[in-house]
Amino acid sequence: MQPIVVENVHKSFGDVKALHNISLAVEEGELFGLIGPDGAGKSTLFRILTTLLLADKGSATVNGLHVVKDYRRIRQQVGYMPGRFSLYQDLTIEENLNFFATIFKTTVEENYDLIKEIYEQIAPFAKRPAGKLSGGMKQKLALCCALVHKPKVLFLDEPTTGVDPVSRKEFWEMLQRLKQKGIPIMVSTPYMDEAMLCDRVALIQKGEIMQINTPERIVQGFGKKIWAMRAQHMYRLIRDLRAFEGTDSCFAFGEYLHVTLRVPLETAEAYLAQKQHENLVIKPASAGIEDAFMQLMQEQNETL
Ligand SMILES: Nc1ncnc2c1ncn2[C@@H]1O[C@H](COP(=O)(O)OP(=O)(O)OP(=O)(O)O)[C@@H](O)[C@H]1O
Repeated sequence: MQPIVVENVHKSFGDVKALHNISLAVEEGELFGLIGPDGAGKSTLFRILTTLLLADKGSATVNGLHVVKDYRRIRQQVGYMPGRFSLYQDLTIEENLNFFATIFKTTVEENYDLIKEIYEQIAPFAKRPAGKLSGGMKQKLALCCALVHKPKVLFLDEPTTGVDPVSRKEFWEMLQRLKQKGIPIMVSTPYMDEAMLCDRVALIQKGEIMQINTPERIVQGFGKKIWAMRAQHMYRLIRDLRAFEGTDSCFAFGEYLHVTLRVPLETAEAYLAQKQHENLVIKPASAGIEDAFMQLMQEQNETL
């Protein structure tokens, strides 16, 4: 059985189409990523799947249960870590965890095996109120709270947003270990590097899925030659390249621009020479998932 199935789901808020004809299926034991910028519709989909919001059209099942008819059973069976922290700021680590266990009519001891590894990292601060924890510690506690009743499916909405790079890395290592325990996980993130850590991802923008595939296949599907370019004045370089009719796409990428061209490189070089850019560096670059995402976003914007 596929633990999450979404079929032709639509959801609007007034004039805003938050989700438009979304269909996807998550496989057993899969770590599935929803990748997209702010406002793409990720949280709306999580809220529908965790039965907190009704879709306008379409249907969805979680662990074989229908999100509307079987909402009570779904609520007992899933773990959900919402984007904004779900913790009670005035309760300590210990109290938060006991509280979530009690809601699910279980005890921390009963399912301690599942959270042990994560909980041990925050246990020295067990008596500290959640409001006084660092971002990384809050995130670990929120994950423990989402796991304390041994859910059959785990939903994590932007769990690493605003968390430092070391904690982000640790968090993804924890997710890999949970996946090995057989728990299917749907996780959203705006960070492209995290997309590479998922088994499959759905790239989502403006409420529409642009592509679903393994991150590797998405990168392989990027067929164009990329040039990394930089110059003394980056803002002028990006402006000139975007004004150049031979430019297909041009995006900031770390300290370089990633540029694809409709014309031979020599033509672009001659154009940039005319513009007298200082310290111009141009070198070939290999595509990453971000390039594929940018290209898909550009194509989608052109057709809207
Ligand atoms: N309750 C609501 N009322 C009105 N508009 C909403 C509501 N919830 C979401 N939206 C709008 O729907 C769109 C999708 O929002 P959603 O929160 O699902 O996106 P997201 O990808 O999770 O991004 P973010 O990280 O910013 O939450 C946005 O334009 C948002 O403003």
